[in-house]
Amino acid sequence: MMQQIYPTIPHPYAYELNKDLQFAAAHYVPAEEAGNCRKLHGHTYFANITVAGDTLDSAGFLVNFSILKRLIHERFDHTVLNDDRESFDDQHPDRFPTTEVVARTICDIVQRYLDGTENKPRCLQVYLRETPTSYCLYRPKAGDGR
Ligand SMILES: Nc1nc2c(c(=O)[nH]1)N=C([C@H](O)[C@H](O)COP(=O)(O)OP(=O)(O)OP(=O)(O)O)CN2
Ligand SMILES: [Zn+2]
Repeated sequence: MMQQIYPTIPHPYAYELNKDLQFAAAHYVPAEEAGNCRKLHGHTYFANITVAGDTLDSAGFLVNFSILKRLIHERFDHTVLNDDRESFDDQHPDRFPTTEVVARTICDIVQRYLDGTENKPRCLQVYLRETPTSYCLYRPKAGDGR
């Protein structure tokens, strides 16, 4: 849901920003337990990405909002998630494109970008809504260098 209030995470940083974005994508979950979700179907995913840090960059940004959108929307919008072999596969449950794994993947993509910036903020949380009734929160553990 765009413009909703998301669960907050306590942290010691001076700045925190949040970016909402959405993308349309198809997926299937290749597990017996997934029932109907084993069949290819689509969602409009809503994501909220939380980034925090103590230092701003030369533009006065923690990170440019538009870059966060570009990193995720251009990568996943109008794709079949299962076809993205860099992030997902059909062999390892930790790489099936479930809400949990997609949320973690978004966090990893954002953090890889942030690691290359001058001020190096942290991605603290990804909220990912898959359906009107289902969402996941992913928060990397401190020191998790995925
Ligand atoms: N822990 C998880 N459980 C399920 C996932 C998932 O990613 N993580 N995914 C699915 C399906 O892919 C499906 O897209 C979502 O399932 P669900 O919330 O059950 O969708 P419904 O619209 O059928 O739910 P209602 O309760 O009828 O609104 C399944 N489980
Ligand atoms: Zn699904």
